[in-house]
Order: sequence, then C-alpha cells, then structure tokens
Amino acid sequence: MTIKTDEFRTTLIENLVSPAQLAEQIPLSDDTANFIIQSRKDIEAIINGEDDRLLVIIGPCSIHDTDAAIDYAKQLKALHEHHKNELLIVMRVYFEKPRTTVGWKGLISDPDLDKSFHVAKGLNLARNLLMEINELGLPAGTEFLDMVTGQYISDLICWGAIGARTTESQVHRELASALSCPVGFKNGTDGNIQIAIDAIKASSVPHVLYSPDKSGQMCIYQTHGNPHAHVILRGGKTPNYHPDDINSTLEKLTSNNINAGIMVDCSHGNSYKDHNKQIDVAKSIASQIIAGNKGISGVMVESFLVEGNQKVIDKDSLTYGQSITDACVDLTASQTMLSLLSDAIKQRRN
Ligand SMILES: O=C[C@H](O)[C@H](O)COP(=O)(O)O
Ligand SMILES: C=C(OP(=O)(O)O)C(=O)O
Repeated sequence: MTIKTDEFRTTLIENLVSPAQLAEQIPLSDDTANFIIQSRKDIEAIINGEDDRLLVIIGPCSIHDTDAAIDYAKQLKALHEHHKNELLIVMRVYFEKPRTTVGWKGLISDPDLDKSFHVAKGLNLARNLLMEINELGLPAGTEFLDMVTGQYISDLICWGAIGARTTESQVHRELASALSCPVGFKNGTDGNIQIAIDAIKASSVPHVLYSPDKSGQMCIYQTHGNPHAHVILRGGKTPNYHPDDINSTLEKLTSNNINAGIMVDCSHGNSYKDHNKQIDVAKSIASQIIAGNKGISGVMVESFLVEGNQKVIDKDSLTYGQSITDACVDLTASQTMLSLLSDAIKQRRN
C-alpha cells in the first residue's frame, strides 16, 4: 500500500512530552495531594447539601499571565481564609477557551499569545501555576475542554466544569464520568437546561473512554461514573438566576432524582456579558439564600486584578491583571460580592 488517503489536511508540528514526564518535572507532594483530596470532599459535601456553606468559583475568565494569576491567587487566599466559615472559595483557573467561532484558545494552546502554539510550554506553565496555587492552600477549578490535556493537570484540579458549548457532547460526558473531581455542567448557550440534566445522568454511569494514559499510550478505560455532577445556570438568551428559574430547575432535578444543588454563574448569559451586572446576580442569589433557599449550592464569578477586558493588539503592552477574554470584576467588587454572599449564609443560619 503506497497511496496515502488521509492526513492531507494536517502537518505534524512536534511530539509532546507525556503527562508522566511533565509530572516528573513538576511533581505533586503528599501534602498537596492530601489538600486536593480533602478540598474535593469539602466541595462534594456542599453540592450534596451536607455542608451549608456556599461554593464560590471565582477568578479570571482565562489565564494568560501566570505572574498576574499568582498575584491574584495570593489576594484571593486572604478572602478564602476570611470567609471560610460561610464560603468555600475555589480559584477559577481556566486554561482552555471554547470559542463561538475563532479566537485565542487559552494558555495551553498558545501561551505566547501570538499563534506560535507552544503547547509544551503551555502545559508546563499550567501545571506549575496549579501547583503553586494549591501550595498556597487555595483549591483550583478549571474547564475540561480538550480530551487529551486533562491527563497533564487533572491531578491538581479540585472542581471541573463542562462548558455551555460541550455539555451536550457525548465525549465530554464520558470524560466527566472519569474525572476524580466534582463536575458542573453548564446549560446551553441558548438557555437549554435539559441538556445539563441529561449530562448529569449520562456522566453518573460507567462508560468506555478512549484516552492516552499517563505515559501517552492510547488506552481503553472503563470509567466508574461521577456521582458529584451538578448544573450550572449561566443564562442563555435571557438570564436564568431569578427565583422562578431556580425553583423550576430544582423541580426538574427532583423529578430526575438528582440530589445536587445548583451553581449560578454570575457572568456570561446571566450578566449579558457586562461585568458590572455580575453584582446584580450575586445580590439576587444572596436574597434567595436569606429567604431560605437551600437549593443554590454554588456561584461562579469572573474576577481579576483589574476590571473589564482588553484586546491583544501588542502582547508586550498589555494592562497587567486585566482579562484578554470576557470582562471581569476587579478585586474590590469581588470583595463586596463575597461579603454579601457570606452575610446571606449567616442570615440563613439565624
Ligand atoms: O468565557 C468565555 C467566552 O464567553 C467563551 O469562551 C466564548 O467566547 P467568544 O464568544 O468570545 O468566542
Ligand atoms: C466559556 C465559559 O462559559 P460558558 O461555557 O458558559 O460560555 C467559561 O466559563 O469560561
């Protein structure tokens, strides 16, 4: 056989380091491993309703500068400690961006922001950053978008998300059924919540998953099913965080025998992508909690050092600590939001 019929539309760039080789360069200590395992258990207890605190996934829309991310993480760690009796604060550490059409796809794909696609460098930066954040005593959450890169970082992740554009995807549901952390499924970009409920059911049972193992060898895995999946309401064409939306979602979850609280994303469709509107969502969640709602177990906030976002015109003159994807609130606004959510939990307890 000499005539080629495939690989006409690809060019090999380079071989990639294996997940095991990267983990050997950036190893996980037993202390950090124990911290990750305990943080996952704490998150699961909140999602199941055994712990009445609120889970808060907060951080930049995407990581593009690891120095700014660490700077942010150190300041978030102080808030994590301050609110630890009412809130479990997990840093949003997103390395992979799903795009509506095209655009920068995140630090792992293109760490130099210039379409040079130094993926090996991206994976190295991502693993180092996650290690540093965990070592600060701050749990990390991320979106699992790519079917391969998870093997390089999933040991350092305490909570995972499947995004609005992939909740309906069979392979992402299979991936979620294999992940060792709790996973949130977003409703669809059009507002469809049923696909997230279907995804919870699909990911809760075993599947056969094709994936590289840690050595990079392609393997067939039997997954065990993920018992800690939940819905993330992120809005669609219109917001879906108001009491009617929360109550109707809770009814759907109950009728599908799903006993997992709801997470509300203050950003995306719920804020009409206006970062200043995230606080309105947090205020509504706080008043629903004060009114006694126990079905909301988490919130998500897009937050960074500097509010808003910026376009990458010259990668060497970016504003430090400002998002290059969706607009974020700054740390001052974040503190206000965290305080009102924390106060709401205190009031519900009283
Ligand atoms: O959270 C980030 C964005 O909303 C998502 O990646 C889609 O971005 P885009 O519509 O700008 O491509
Ligand atoms: C892409 C994201 O959100 P969504 O999937 O809701 O659009 C995100 O949270 O970064």
